[in-house]
Amino acid sequence: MAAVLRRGASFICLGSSQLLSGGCKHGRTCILPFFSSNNRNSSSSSKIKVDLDSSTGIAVVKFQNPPVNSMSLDFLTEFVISLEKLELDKSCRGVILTSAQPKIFSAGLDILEMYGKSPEHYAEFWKSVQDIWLKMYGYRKMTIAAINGFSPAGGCLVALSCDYRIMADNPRYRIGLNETQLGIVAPFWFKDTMVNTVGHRTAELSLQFGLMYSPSDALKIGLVDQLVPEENVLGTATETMTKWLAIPDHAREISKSMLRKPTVDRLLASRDADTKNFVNFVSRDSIQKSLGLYLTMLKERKE
Ligand SMILES: CC/C=C\C/C=C\C/C=C\CCC/C=C/C(=O)SCCNC(=O)CCNC(=O)[C@H](O)C(C)(C)COP(=O)(O)OP(=O)(O)OC[C@H]1O[C@@H](n2cnc3c(N)ncnc32)[C@H](O)[C@@H]1OP(=O)(O)O
Repeated sequence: MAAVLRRGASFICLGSSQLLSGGCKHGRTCILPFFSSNNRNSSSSSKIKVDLDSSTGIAVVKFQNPPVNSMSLDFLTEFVISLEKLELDKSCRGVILTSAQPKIFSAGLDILEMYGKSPEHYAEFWKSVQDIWLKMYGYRKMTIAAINGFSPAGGCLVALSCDYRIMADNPRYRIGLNETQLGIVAPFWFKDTMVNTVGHRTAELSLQFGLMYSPSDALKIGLVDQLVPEENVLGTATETMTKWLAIPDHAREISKSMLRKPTVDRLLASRDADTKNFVNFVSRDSIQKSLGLYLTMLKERKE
């Protein structure tokens, strides 16, 4: 059962088995202080900052997990809770995802969660990865990724799960599903999300090579929808959201659901098998070795 302690305008929730408005359905501790002024509601857990303007219906969700917004178990838990709360909030109609870190949208899944841990830990972590994708890909409200930096693997998946992608036109940035470069494999639902966005042939090349695209190449293959100067990413996302919100919510929502539900249902039908598959795969000595080498490579690059 959730213990929800209210203190003035803030609350602390300590685990729950059921989602209640403003509560946590995950058996994990979360602390989400709330304060509001005029039409703005802001909340900030340690890794996710939410700013909802109820006069426009637009929420900005910022990743703030330095140095690279890697998606750890804690990050994913806070992220899914924030999205659930916004989904239940009638004053929110659209969500913009962006990063509070300079130059990096997200470095993807936290590799340390997949390295040197127990099978039970891998299973818990993987379920939280499934949770965030299921939440995002089937999200009832309009979502825009304001991609203001590098976005490999899990970072790219989060962007792909939005309804629209705007990327900073900085030729140094890269986006793509690079899993094979780490010696690991994007699971079928990452692949489905990519295929649904860029088409089968491009996904074949992209996933097998683990290609990371420059913004202009990402635009060419339809991996992102629009490039803008870096300083305009969030402003353009807000303007774009306003245009989308001119469409009646129920009509847009039903259209989205028609297109995405079959893909969501595929994972829902095989979640446990997918988790087992992940745990077996990532527990292999050869995969652990690849991940260890990749982590060493990341560290040595800096020296
Ligand atoms: C039969 C099988 C069938 C099916 C398969 C079954 C199951 C599926 C199996 C597996 C699926 C897994 C899916 C995985 C998805 C992922 O997302 S994996 C993560 C991929 N991410 C990356 O490759 C990004 C790596 N990082 C970078 O390239 C760079 O860090 C950056 C470009 C993002 C930023 O560069 P810099 O600003 O130069 O920062 P640093 O490189 O110095 O990094 C700072 C610090 O952060 C650490 N770090 C970076 N990325 C990660 C990460 N993803 N996880 C954890 N830690 C990360 C980096 O090591 C540095 O650490 P310190 O040296 O400071 O300690």
